Amino acid sequence: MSALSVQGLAFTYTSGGDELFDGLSHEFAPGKITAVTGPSGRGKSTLLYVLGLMLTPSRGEVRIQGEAVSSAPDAARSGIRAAMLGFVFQDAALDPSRSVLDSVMEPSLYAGRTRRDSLERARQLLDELGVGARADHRPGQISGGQAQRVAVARALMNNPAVILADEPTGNLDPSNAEGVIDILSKAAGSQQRTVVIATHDPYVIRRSDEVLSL
Ligand SMILES: Nc1ncnc2c1ncn2[C@@H]1O[C@H](COP(=O)(O)OP(=O)(O)OP(=O)(O)O)[C@@H](O)[C@H]1O
Repeated sequence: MSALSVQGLAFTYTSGGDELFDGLSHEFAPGKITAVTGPSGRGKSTLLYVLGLMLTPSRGEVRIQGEAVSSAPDAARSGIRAAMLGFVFQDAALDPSRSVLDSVMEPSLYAGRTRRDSLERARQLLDELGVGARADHRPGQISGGQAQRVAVARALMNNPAVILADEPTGNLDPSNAEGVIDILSKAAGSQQRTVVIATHDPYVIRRSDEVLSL
Protein backbone atom coordinates (compact mmCIF):
# COMPACT_ATOMS: atom_id res chain seq x y z
CA MET A 1 0.00 0.00 0.00
CA SER A 2 1.21 3.46 -0.86
CA ALA A 3 2.11 5.45 2.25
CA LEU A 4 0.78 8.56 0.58
CA SER A 5 -1.89 9.06 -2.06
CA VAL A 6 -4.44 11.65 -3.16
CA GLN A 7 -7.83 11.10 -4.70
CA GLY A 8 -9.92 13.63 -6.59
CA LEU A 9 -7.90 16.42 -5.01
CA ALA A 10 -8.60 20.13 -5.45
CA PHE A 11 -7.80 23.18 -3.36
CA THR A 12 -8.97 26.80 -3.48
CA TYR A 13 -7.54 29.45 -1.15
CA THR A 14 -10.36 31.00 0.87
CA SER A 15 -9.14 34.42 -0.20
CA GLY A 16 -10.03 33.44 -3.76
CA GLY A 17 -8.08 32.56 -6.87
CA ASP A 18 -8.33 29.60 -9.19
CA GLU A 19 -9.04 26.08 -8.07
CA LEU A 20 -5.78 24.13 -8.02
CA PHE A 21 -5.05 20.44 -8.91
CA ASP A 22 -8.24 19.80 -10.93
CA GLY A 23 -9.30 16.62 -9.13
CA LEU A 24 -5.81 15.08 -9.01
CA SER A 25 -5.48 11.37 -8.17
CA HIS A 26 -2.00 9.97 -7.61
CA GLU A 27 -0.17 7.35 -5.54
CA PHE A 28 3.28 8.47 -4.44
CA ALA A 29 5.66 5.54 -4.75
CA PRO A 30 7.38 4.34 -1.57
CA GLY A 31 11.15 4.00 -1.83
CA LYS A 32 11.26 6.66 -4.54
CA ILE A 33 11.69 10.38 -5.01
CA THR A 34 8.77 12.01 -6.82
CA ALA A 35 9.47 15.49 -8.19
CA VAL A 36 6.43 17.77 -8.35
CA THR A 37 7.06 20.26 -11.15
CA GLY A 38 5.11 22.69 -13.29
CA PRO A 39 4.92 26.37 -14.10
CA SER A 40 5.10 28.97 -11.35
CA GLY A 41 1.76 29.43 -9.63
CA ARG A 42 0.40 26.02 -10.56
CA GLY A 43 0.40 25.01 -6.89
CA LYS A 44 3.57 22.98 -6.19
CA SER A 45 4.09 24.48 -2.73
CA THR A 46 0.37 24.40 -1.99
CA LEU A 47 0.28 20.69 -2.85
CA LEU A 48 3.03 20.04 -0.31
CA TYR A 49 1.04 21.88 2.37
CA VAL A 50 -2.07 19.86 1.49
CA LEU A 51 -0.07 16.60 1.55
CA GLY A 52 1.40 17.76 4.85
CA LEU A 53 -2.10 18.19 6.31
CA MET A 54 -1.52 21.89 6.93
CA LEU A 55 -4.21 22.88 4.41
CA THR A 56 -7.53 21.04 3.98
CA PRO A 57 -8.56 20.17 0.41
CA SER A 58 -11.72 21.76 -0.95
CA ARG A 59 -12.46 18.51 -2.80
CA GLY A 60 -11.09 14.99 -2.55
CA GLU A 61 -8.73 13.61 0.06
CA VAL A 62 -5.20 12.82 1.14
CA ARG A 63 -4.63 9.24 2.31
CA ILE A 64 -1.83 8.14 4.54
CA GLN A 65 -1.35 4.37 4.85
CA GLY A 66 -4.73 4.06 3.12
CA GLU A 67 -6.64 6.20 5.61
CA ALA A 68 -8.36 9.40 4.55
CA VAL A 69 -6.79 11.93 6.92
CA SER A 70 -7.08 15.32 5.27
CA SER A 71 -10.36 16.23 6.91
CA ALA A 72 -9.60 14.69 10.32
CA PRO A 73 -9.85 17.06 13.32
CA ASP A 74 -6.86 19.37 13.95
CA ALA A 75 -5.47 17.37 16.86
CA ALA A 76 -5.55 14.12 14.87
CA ARG A 77 -3.82 15.79 11.92
CA SER A 78 -1.10 17.20 14.19
CA GLY A 79 -0.52 13.74 15.62
CA ILE A 80 -0.26 12.15 12.17
CA ARG A 81 2.05 14.95 11.04
CA ALA A 82 4.38 14.40 13.98
CA ALA A 83 4.46 10.63 13.60
CA MET A 84 4.44 10.13 9.83
CA LEU A 85 5.64 13.24 8.02
CA GLY A 86 8.94 15.11 7.81
CA PHE A 87 9.28 18.55 6.19
CA VAL A 88 12.22 20.29 4.54
CA PHE A 89 11.80 23.89 3.35
CA GLN A 90 13.83 25.97 0.91
CA ASP A 91 15.54 28.14 3.51
CA ALA A 92 15.95 25.36 6.10
CA ALA A 93 13.63 27.36 8.42
CA LEU A 94 15.71 26.74 11.55
CA ASP A 95 15.09 28.76 14.69
CA PRO A 96 17.98 31.28 14.76
CA SER A 97 18.07 31.40 18.55
CA ARG A 98 18.59 27.68 19.13
CA SER A 99 21.53 25.38 18.58
CA VAL A 100 21.49 22.98 15.66
CA LEU A 101 21.26 20.08 18.10
CA ASP A 102 18.19 21.56 19.86
CA SER A 103 16.43 22.15 16.54
CA VAL A 104 17.04 18.58 15.43
CA MET A 105 15.90 17.12 18.77
CA GLU A 106 12.69 19.14 18.97
CA PRO A 107 10.36 16.91 16.87
CA SER A 108 11.39 13.90 18.91
CA LEU A 109 10.75 15.63 22.25
CA TYR A 110 7.41 16.85 20.87
CA ALA A 111 6.54 13.24 19.98
CA GLY A 112 7.14 12.28 23.62
CA ARG A 113 10.57 10.61 23.49
CA THR A 114 13.01 11.12 26.33
CA ARG A 115 15.70 13.77 26.17
CA ARG A 116 18.35 11.08 26.30
CA ASP A 117 16.96 9.08 23.35
CA SER A 118 16.34 12.25 21.38
CA LEU A 119 19.89 13.49 22.00
CA GLU A 120 21.39 10.19 20.90
CA ARG A 121 19.39 10.00 17.66
CA ALA A 122 19.98 13.69 16.84
CA ARG A 123 23.76 13.29 17.25
CA GLN A 124 23.74 10.13 15.16
CA LEU A 125 21.77 11.77 12.33
CA LEU A 126 23.94 14.90 12.34
CA ASP A 127 27.03 12.67 12.13
CA GLU A 128 25.55 10.65 9.27
CA LEU A 129 24.73 13.83 7.38
CA GLY A 130 28.25 15.18 7.88
CA VAL A 131 27.34 18.08 10.18
CA GLY A 132 28.01 16.51 13.59
CA ALA A 133 30.79 19.01 14.28
CA ARG A 134 28.23 21.84 13.98
CA ALA A 135 25.83 20.50 16.62
CA ASP A 136 26.45 23.35 19.07
CA HIS A 137 26.40 26.14 16.48
CA ARG A 138 23.45 28.44 15.78
CA PRO A 139 21.95 28.54 12.24
CA GLY A 140 23.64 31.93 11.62
CA GLN A 141 27.04 30.29 12.15
CA ILE A 142 26.75 27.56 9.52
CA SER A 143 26.60 27.59 5.70
CA GLY A 144 23.43 27.27 3.62
CA GLY A 145 24.37 23.74 2.57
CA GLN A 146 25.02 22.73 6.18
CA ALA A 147 21.74 24.32 7.29
CA GLN A 148 19.87 22.29 4.69
CA ARG A 149 21.51 19.08 5.94
CA VAL A 150 20.44 20.03 9.45
CA ALA A 151 16.89 20.58 8.15
CA VAL A 152 16.96 17.09 6.63
CA ALA A 153 18.22 15.64 9.94
CA ARG A 154 15.31 17.34 11.71
CA ALA A 155 12.86 15.95 9.13
CA LEU A 156 14.25 12.42 9.63
CA MET A 157 14.22 12.62 13.41
CA ASN A 158 10.92 10.79 13.96
CA ASN A 159 11.69 8.24 11.25
CA PRO A 160 8.78 9.40 9.06
CA ALA A 161 7.32 7.25 6.29
CA VAL A 162 6.97 10.38 4.15
CA ILE A 163 9.32 13.32 3.54
CA LEU A 164 7.97 16.47 1.89
CA ALA A 165 10.56 18.95 0.62
CA ASP A 166 9.72 22.35 -0.89
CA GLU A 167 12.54 23.55 -3.21
CA PRO A 168 15.19 22.09 -0.87
CA THR A 169 18.00 23.02 -3.27
CA GLY A 170 16.64 26.47 -4.19
CA ASN A 171 19.38 28.38 -2.37
CA LEU A 172 22.23 25.91 -2.79
CA ASP A 173 25.18 25.72 -5.18
CA PRO A 174 25.44 22.57 -7.33
CA SER A 175 27.72 20.65 -5.00
CA ASN A 176 25.53 21.30 -1.94
CA ALA A 177 22.42 20.51 -3.99
CA GLU A 178 23.99 17.19 -4.92
CA GLY A 179 24.76 16.46 -1.25
CA VAL A 180 21.18 17.15 -0.16
CA ILE A 181 19.68 15.07 -3.00
CA ASP A 182 22.08 12.21 -2.18
CA ILE A 183 20.72 12.21 1.36
CA LEU A 184 17.07 12.35 0.25
CA SER A 185 17.76 9.64 -2.30
CA LYS A 186 19.18 7.41 0.42
CA ALA A 187 16.20 8.21 2.67
CA ALA A 188 13.96 6.98 -0.15
CA GLY A 189 15.85 4.06 -1.68
CA SER A 190 17.50 2.29 1.20
CA GLN A 191 14.92 3.21 3.82
CA GLN A 192 11.75 2.84 1.73
CA ARG A 193 10.42 6.28 2.54
CA THR A 194 8.15 8.19 0.21
CA VAL A 195 9.97 11.40 -0.75
CA VAL A 196 8.12 14.21 -2.52
CA ILE A 197 10.07 17.26 -3.72
CA ALA A 198 8.44 20.39 -5.16
CA THR A 199 11.04 21.85 -7.50
CA HIS A 200 11.98 23.80 -10.62
CA ASP A 201 15.56 22.54 -10.48
CA PRO A 202 16.43 20.43 -13.57
CA TYR A 203 19.13 18.66 -11.57
CA VAL A 204 16.60 17.53 -8.94
CA ILE A 205 14.18 16.43 -11.65
CA ARG A 206 16.95 14.34 -13.25
CA ARG A 207 17.73 12.70 -9.93
CA SER A 208 14.07 11.88 -9.19
CA ASP A 209 12.53 8.47 -9.91
CA GLU A 210 9.13 9.87 -10.89
CA VAL A 211 7.84 13.23 -12.03
CA LEU A 212 4.38 14.62 -11.33
CA SER A 213 3.69 17.68 -13.50
CA LEU A 214 1.01 20.09 -12.32
N1 LIG B 1 -1.77 32.13 1.18
C1 LIG B 1 -2.29 32.28 -0.05
N2 LIG B 1 -3.49 32.89 -0.22
C2 LIG B 1 -4.05 33.03 -1.45
N3 LIG B 1 -3.47 32.58 -2.59
C3 LIG B 1 -2.27 31.98 -2.48
C4 LIG B 1 -1.62 31.78 -1.22
N4 LIG B 1 -0.44 31.13 -1.42
C5 LIG B 1 -0.37 30.93 -2.76
N5 LIG B 1 -1.45 31.42 -3.39
C6 LIG B 1 -1.76 31.36 -4.84
O1 LIG B 1 -1.99 30.01 -5.19
C7 LIG B 1 -1.36 29.68 -6.41
C8 LIG B 1 -0.35 28.54 -6.20
O2 LIG B 1 0.74 29.01 -5.41
P1 LIG B 1 2.00 28.08 -5.07
O3 LIG B 1 2.96 28.88 -4.27
O4 LIG B 1 1.51 26.80 -4.50
O5 LIG B 1 2.56 27.78 -6.55
P2 LIG B 1 3.96 27.18 -7.00
O6 LIG B 1 3.65 26.32 -8.18
O7 LIG B 1 4.65 26.57 -5.84
O8 LIG B 1 4.71 28.48 -7.48
P3 LIG B 1 6.27 28.83 -7.56
O9 LIG B 1 6.83 27.88 -8.56
O10 LIG B 1 6.27 30.24 -8.06
O11 LIG B 1 6.82 28.67 -6.17
C9 LIG B 1 -0.74 30.96 -6.92
O12 LIG B 1 -1.62 31.54 -7.82
C10 LIG B 1 -0.58 31.79 -5.68
O13 LIG B 1 -0.65 33.16 -5.97
